[in-house]
Amino acid sequence: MKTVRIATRKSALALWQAEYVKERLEHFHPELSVELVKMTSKGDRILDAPLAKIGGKGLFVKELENALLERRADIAVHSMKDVPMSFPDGLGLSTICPRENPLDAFVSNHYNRLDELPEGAVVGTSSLRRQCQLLKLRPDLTIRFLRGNVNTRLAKLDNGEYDAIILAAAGLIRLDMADRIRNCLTTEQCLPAAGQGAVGIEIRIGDDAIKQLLAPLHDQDTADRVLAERAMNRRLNGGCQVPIACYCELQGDELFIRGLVGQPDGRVLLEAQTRCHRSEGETAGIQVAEKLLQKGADRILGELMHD
Ligand SMILES: NCc1[nH]cc(CCC(=O)O)c1CC(=O)O
Repeated sequence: MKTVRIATRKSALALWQAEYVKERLEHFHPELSVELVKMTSKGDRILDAPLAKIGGKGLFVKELENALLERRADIAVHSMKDVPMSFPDGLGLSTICPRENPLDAFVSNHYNRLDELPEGAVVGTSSLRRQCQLLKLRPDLTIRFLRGNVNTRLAKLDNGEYDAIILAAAGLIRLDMADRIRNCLTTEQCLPAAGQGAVGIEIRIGDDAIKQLLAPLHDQDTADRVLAERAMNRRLNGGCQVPIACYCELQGDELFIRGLVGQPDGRVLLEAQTRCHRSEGETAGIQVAEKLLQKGADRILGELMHD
């Protein structure tokens, strides 16, 4: 193996993630040459609709997966938050890299915290997960549509279109804009999305040469957490288009898994949690999903599907 080709989207954050994987690969294998294969995804092209309305899972990953299947690339680098629960035949996740800050960030030019926002303030996010949790805390807020890559979203904030916006802290930190973060929302205020802050690498199943090269980039602590979070999402058929949150912490050898399903208006938030040994995360993640279903999660999620 002389050259490894990395399929990546062209957004600044995607390129940061791909460059990070390239740098780590070259660090562990100095003889290797690593190239980026840059492409545009449907999720990047359609910017005037919420993800929930464009529909279809894997809006940000499909083009990259096609490149793998057609052997135009050897690995695809993704934000774990955007990776669908199932993979096309022949592809799978090989590697999960160490997690960055998993929390959501409160970003504003005038206010330091959510509770400083005046009555009726306009907050930008197009994530139903963020929307339902914000409205639960502050039913008076106006949630206004906001999509686009991190720089686009910040530019819209700076234009004065919003009093504040909510972004993943990880994206801002990676793009060297941590100074934009007024504060991170606590997990009690806003439980993150499954996989938020983690980078995952997808490969062709059976490509053992690549798998071996990637092995030193894998972080088992992150993987145990993220796989538990994804197991919960999978049981609920959730992606980043639905108001589902799941966050798992590793405490010693124990996983603490919390899940949430919310009505978009924030008037109903269902919550469930469990603890288990770190080797049991996927089973326990499913158990959290089932507790949420017992509380009526399917009613909330079902209604959204038929909108
Ligand atoms: N859905 C877009 C997306 N996918 C991953 C991140 C942030 C970085 C991460 O979670 O690793 C973002 C932007 C955001 O939510 O602010």
